[in-house]
Amino acid sequence: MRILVFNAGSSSLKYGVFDHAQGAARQVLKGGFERFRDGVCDWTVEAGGQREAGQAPHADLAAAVAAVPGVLAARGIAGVEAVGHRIAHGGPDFTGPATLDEATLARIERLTPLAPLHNPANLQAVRLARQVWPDPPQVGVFDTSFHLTNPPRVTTYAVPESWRAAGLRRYGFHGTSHKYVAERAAEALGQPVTALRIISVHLGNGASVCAINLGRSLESSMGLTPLEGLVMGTRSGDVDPGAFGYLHRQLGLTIEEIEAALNRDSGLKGLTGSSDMRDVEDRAAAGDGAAQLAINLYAHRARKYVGAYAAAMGGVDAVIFTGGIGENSPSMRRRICDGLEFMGLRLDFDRNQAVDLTDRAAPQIQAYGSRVAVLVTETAEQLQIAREVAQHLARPAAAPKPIPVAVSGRHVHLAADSLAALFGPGYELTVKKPLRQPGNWAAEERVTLVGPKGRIEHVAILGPLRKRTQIEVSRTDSFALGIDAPVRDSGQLDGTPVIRLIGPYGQIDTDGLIVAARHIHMNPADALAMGLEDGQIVGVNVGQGERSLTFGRTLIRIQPNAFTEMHIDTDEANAAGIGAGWEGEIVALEAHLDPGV
Ligand SMILES: Nc1ncnc2c1ncn2[C@@H]1O[C@H](COP(=O)(O)OP(=O)(O)O)[C@@H](O)[C@H]1O
Ligand SMILES: CC(=O)OP(=O)(O)O
Ligand SMILES: [Mg+2]
Repeated sequence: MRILVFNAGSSSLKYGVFDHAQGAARQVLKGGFERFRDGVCDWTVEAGGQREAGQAPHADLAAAVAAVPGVLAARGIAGVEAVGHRIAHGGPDFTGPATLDEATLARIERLTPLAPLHNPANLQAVRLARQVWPDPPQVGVFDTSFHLTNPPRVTTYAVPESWRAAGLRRYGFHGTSHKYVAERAAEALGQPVTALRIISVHLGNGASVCAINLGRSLESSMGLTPLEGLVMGTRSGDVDPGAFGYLHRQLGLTIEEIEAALNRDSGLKGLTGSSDMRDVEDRAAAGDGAAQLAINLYAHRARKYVGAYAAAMGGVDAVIFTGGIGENSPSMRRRICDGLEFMGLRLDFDRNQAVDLTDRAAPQIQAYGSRVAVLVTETAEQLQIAREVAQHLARPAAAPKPIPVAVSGRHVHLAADSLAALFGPGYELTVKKPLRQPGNWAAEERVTLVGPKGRIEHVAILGPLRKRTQIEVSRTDSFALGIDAPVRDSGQLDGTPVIRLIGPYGQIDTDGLIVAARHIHMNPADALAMGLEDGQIVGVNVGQGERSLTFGRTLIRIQPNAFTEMHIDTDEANAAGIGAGWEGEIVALEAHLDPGV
């Protein structure tokens, strides 16, 4: 399938043509327009092993978009079968790619005030593409989707309830880029992305840092709009919201004037007059004090976020630099990394200078012995969009089939050493009753959980024994205990908090306390019938009554003899008013994580 991809950023239009076959995308053409100034811009086109560049008389992004059909025609590129579009803001609903029909476009249009520099450009590209290529499907891929896994403590602003009810929350952007580079880095490190704590530093004209914890976005530095966080080309990033009142009263500025200035006249441009890091670096090298301050401030802000996200994840295995500045500026990478030795990150001088990104390389630039790997890789947003468009169009129409919902109460899986410590050496658990998952059973024995705030008695033990002790509680339980338990897939226990278990023989303090991520056990036959794969993420509607609810981010786990059923915990069941014998229905295919998550 031949896919044309538009990626309209805040300062550039990038586009690409990809031939997608058997799960792989090959780039046929790569083009871009950037540095719009005084009615001209720079352009590049790479196709058939040739790179051309020049200046074109396009004043803005809209004119550049309109020039793309001509570029393709001049190089004999025809037969576009699908068009993919980067859409910056997808709000809370677009959890994955979406076909752009009138209804979806109207929903995106309504989000425009939340991404004033981006969504209008994105929509312009969609409108033009629909005129030029009326037949092929147009598919949107959203910057925000990847971050919809962020937990409430990340997405919530501490503001009045009526504001939150009106939709004030954090989203995060550059999701396509953060997701792509995290997967690319994991591949280069030879480890599954689900085993790594990654900090992705995307420094383009827009810039954001993202904490990717075991394959999922935990937090990123952009918020409700792409204005929060780092210093950017024309955007301020973090400022005290108290500035609004001050500027209004002292300078008589209106809300619109303040917003426009924070979005378009701040950042590098506000500090130096130029939004382009190449200019700023050149001026700083020539002794310009304003440019030197801008570079220091830019690096300081980015370094602070790297430190913050290492703390948020309880450590970091890899830092990735990407985006125009992250890919091309060794001195900015150096400034950001200098001073991070305390957390085990040391850069290698020569490797950092010699970065070469040809052929999708993801070179490592940390010093020998650095605990944290540092990588540089091209963001390839267009490639990732092409892949997601192909996946979206190829998705099987899932034949919906009711899925039994099982509510898991709090319980413990014990490892042999924990069993011996709690119940005495050589003790064996007594099977009380088998569970529906073959080979699993509930034991007669019980244990007590103890945390700094309280204790929970008579907690069930499930057999058979496991390699590591795992304690699964609900969010409510975690407050009763007074320990912040992370939401994790079963078995993903590294870095989980420690809790005290008390048995009749003795007590232990062990890590492994989690709130289990909801999931669906499924056997291969049911998976085939429903067109689902291991590791896929789906949305499931449960309940028929007034508390009927759709659970997003539900992981499909395919095992040979599994009894197909969805597992949720007691909080989730209460939220949906679920009773015994209820069933759910898969209503959305969201994304795909690596199998075995
Ligand atoms: N060699 C370089 N050295 C420093 N900065 C660079 C270099 N090449 C590109 N940049 C910077 O990258 C930024 C643009 O990043 P890019 O990711 O292309 O933008 P966008 O966010 O619009 O997609 C600009 O600030 C530009 O100056
Ligand atoms: C969301 C955002 O800031 O995008 P860009 O980097 O393309 O401006
Ligand atoms: Mg960008």
